Amino acid sequence: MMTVATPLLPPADWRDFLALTKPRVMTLVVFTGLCGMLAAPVGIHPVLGFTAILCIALGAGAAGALNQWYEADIDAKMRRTQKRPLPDGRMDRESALHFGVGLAAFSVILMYFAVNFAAAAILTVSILFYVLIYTVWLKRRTPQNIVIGGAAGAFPPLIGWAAATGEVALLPLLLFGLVFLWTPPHFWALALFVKTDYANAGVPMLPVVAGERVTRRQIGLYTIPMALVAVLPWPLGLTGPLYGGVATVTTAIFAALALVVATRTTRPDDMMKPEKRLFSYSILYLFVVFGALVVDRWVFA
Ligand code: HEM
Ligand SMILES: CC(C)=CCC/C(C)=C/CC/C(C)=C/COP(=O)(O)OP(=O)(O)O
Repeated sequence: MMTVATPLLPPADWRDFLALTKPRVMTLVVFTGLCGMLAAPVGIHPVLGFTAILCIALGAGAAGALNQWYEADIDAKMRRTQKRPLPDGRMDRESALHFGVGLAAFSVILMYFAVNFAAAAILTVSILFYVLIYTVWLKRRTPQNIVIGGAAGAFPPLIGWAAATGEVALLPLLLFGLVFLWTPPHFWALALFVKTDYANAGVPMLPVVAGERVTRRQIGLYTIPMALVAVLPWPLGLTGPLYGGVATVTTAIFAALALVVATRTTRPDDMMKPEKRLFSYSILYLFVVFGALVVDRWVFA
């Protein structure tokens, strides 16, 4: 953790506080939460539904802020993150800490009083998981950091479902499993092409510690259970054929891209590095699969 002297910084702009919440990454987190809510068998009042999604967004943003508060030293050493408000000197660490803690508390309390206990409890677990288990405990210690810590990002579909029903069930647990198993291929694909950044910052990400070959193989290995979990809701009768069809096709494309990453490095005729293609596709994939789940539920309900 960094202890930086911050002499007379100008007051941070609202854009700096927004940047602390990692808004681009959180769009997908919020989307999976929304889809978990809309896939539930019971409806939720639109105002309560909106409040629940707002709480997921605020909680995830708070976790992002606390992550940046804790790892300003790492962010300062990586090209990709150097321009964030703390390493760039646009904000002092205390403001980031107060903002993160305040927003986290607000999101959980609002979820509890406006929505229900189950959603508030899972939101609390996911914030603590991202900040304490991933950021503070695992990220600097083990290349398995994102496998275990990545579970934090898999909770939102469960939160959304719990907001509507007050409980958890098999379908949202499978959605949790899907995002959990999706995270290693998603992140390690990126880590393959920003490897030097992590090496410079001393973060033990898999390509840095175990090398490219192992990372490529691990991406392939995690894709197998991910693919099974992605399609499983259909044969189990938890979704209709629309989800089944979309999940099968988009997962097959994911598996094909992962297989290329697992088996070879860039060729001169590649338009894009295979790992870059897999990383970009991984994001589109989750949007499409979760979107299909909701359309399926509303078409076949
Ligand atoms: C521990 C697990 C994860 C790690 C370490 C990770 C890491 C990253 C990193 C380093 C980026 C690069 C771009 C940036 O800095 O904004 C990124 C992009 C992204 N991640 Fe992840 N990610 C993880 C899990 C997730 C999860 C669970 C989701 C959502 C369900 C997600 C959604 C996204 C999205 C949407 C982007 C693209 C952002 C953009 O367009 O700039 N990630 N991820
Ligand atoms: C509801 C709730 C609390 C959700 C949590 C959301 C969550 C855990 C998302 C994980 C995605 C994420 C921002 C990873 C960044 O890893 P990193 O911090 O190592 O990336 P960096 O190098 O860009 O800082």
